[in-house]
Amino acid sequence: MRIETLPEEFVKAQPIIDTIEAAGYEAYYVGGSVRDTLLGLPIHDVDIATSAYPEEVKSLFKRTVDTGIEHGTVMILDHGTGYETTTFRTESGYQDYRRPDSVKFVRSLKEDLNRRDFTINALALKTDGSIIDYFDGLKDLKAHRIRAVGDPEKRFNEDALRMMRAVRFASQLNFVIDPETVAGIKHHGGLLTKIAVERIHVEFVKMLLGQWPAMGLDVFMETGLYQYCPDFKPYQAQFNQLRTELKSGMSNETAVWTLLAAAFNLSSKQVNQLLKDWKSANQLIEDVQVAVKAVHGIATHSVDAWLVYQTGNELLSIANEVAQKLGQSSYETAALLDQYGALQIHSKKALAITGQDLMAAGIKPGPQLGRALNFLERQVVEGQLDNQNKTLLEAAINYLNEKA
Ligand SMILES: Nc1ccn([C@@H]2O[C@H](COP(=O)(O)OP(=O)(O)OP(=O)(O)O)[C@@H](O)[C@H]2O)c(=O)n1
Ligand SMILES: [Mg+2]
Repeated sequence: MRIETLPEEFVKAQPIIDTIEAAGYEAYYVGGSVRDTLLGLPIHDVDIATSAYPEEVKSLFKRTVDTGIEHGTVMILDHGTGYETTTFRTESGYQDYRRPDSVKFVRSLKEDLNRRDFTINALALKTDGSIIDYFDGLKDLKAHRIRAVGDPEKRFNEDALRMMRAVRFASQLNFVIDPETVAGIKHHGGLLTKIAVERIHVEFVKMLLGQWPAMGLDVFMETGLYQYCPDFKPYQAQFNQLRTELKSGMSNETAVWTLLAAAFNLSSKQVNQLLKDWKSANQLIEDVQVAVKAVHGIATHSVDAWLVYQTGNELLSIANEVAQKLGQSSYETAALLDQYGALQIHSKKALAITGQDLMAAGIKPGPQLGRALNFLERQVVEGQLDNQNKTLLEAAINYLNEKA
């Protein structure tokens, strides 16, 4: 198997491989970029694997950074691009189900590919476009199948996060997970609790951003993996509903969590807790709290509506997207959001007129002054009056004359 024309990212990286080879070592492109190229997908980062030991790699290039030297990874800087170059290695230990206790550098590509998670991720590409495939990765790519390299039990024992990686690849690529690999996930699901939430978070979000979320959610639910994620256990029914309703992925991370918060029917406080437990950034927590209100159509109070409006159109469109995904046209979210667009203020403080202004115009202090200000606020929020000093003064005088 040979790729005729390599994407430019590989062509650009070729001098690096050439330099390593000229020094007598082997070097290949490996990992996601090889997989995605074979699938005709765009690639992000080019990873290189080499038989040269880290010190040997460093001696060959002017500018390198030790990004993960203990695992054999050195970043080579070349014309403003960084290339992660990792020495072939085997791994052993994995006492904590996360990271190998010890890595051993080896000179054999096959041994290196053998330690990797899935066969579709265990392919190597040479600069001439030829593919090295020791574990039937090409066959699995063709069959749209995610299959562990070797024994799935061993692979998930080594790094439990790989179970989440399997479901997110299913959802990104529209692939099925091989039955033996699914069985391995079923068996080892509980190990997910040993993994840092931040890492699970990344994979979980990637799953719902994938183009075929149902492909990942099916396995996520059927293997019981969801139970080992923070706070998800009570929401089996809601997840199952999403599984059947979600025909395409969400457009960004805020939309992902807004979808869940709305589907789980969470209060603002519960949203806060959920997202905190998932170690989310504060900005994300704030945005989701506001967007979910809009989805539920409860942001009718002017202050809530203002919050939504203030964030610009982004949260509005997220709320809209989520409402559509949940089939909530009955909430008339779109109409509601249109109304927000007409909002000019969110409180009396933002009125273009003050009590002082009204008194200066001869209105006496007291209950009627308060009533006039309330009237103006309501009219401006509802878009009946422009928020301009002169307009408001006239309206207040008319209002009080009518009342008198
Ligand atoms: N838990 C993991 C993580 C990574 N890998 C190996 O390291 C490669 C690169 O890892 P990473 O960049 O995390 O994933 P990609 O497969 O490249 O996917 P993406 O496109 O999302 O980067 C993977 O292809 C796989 O061979 C692995 O075996 N086990
Ligand atoms: Mg990658």
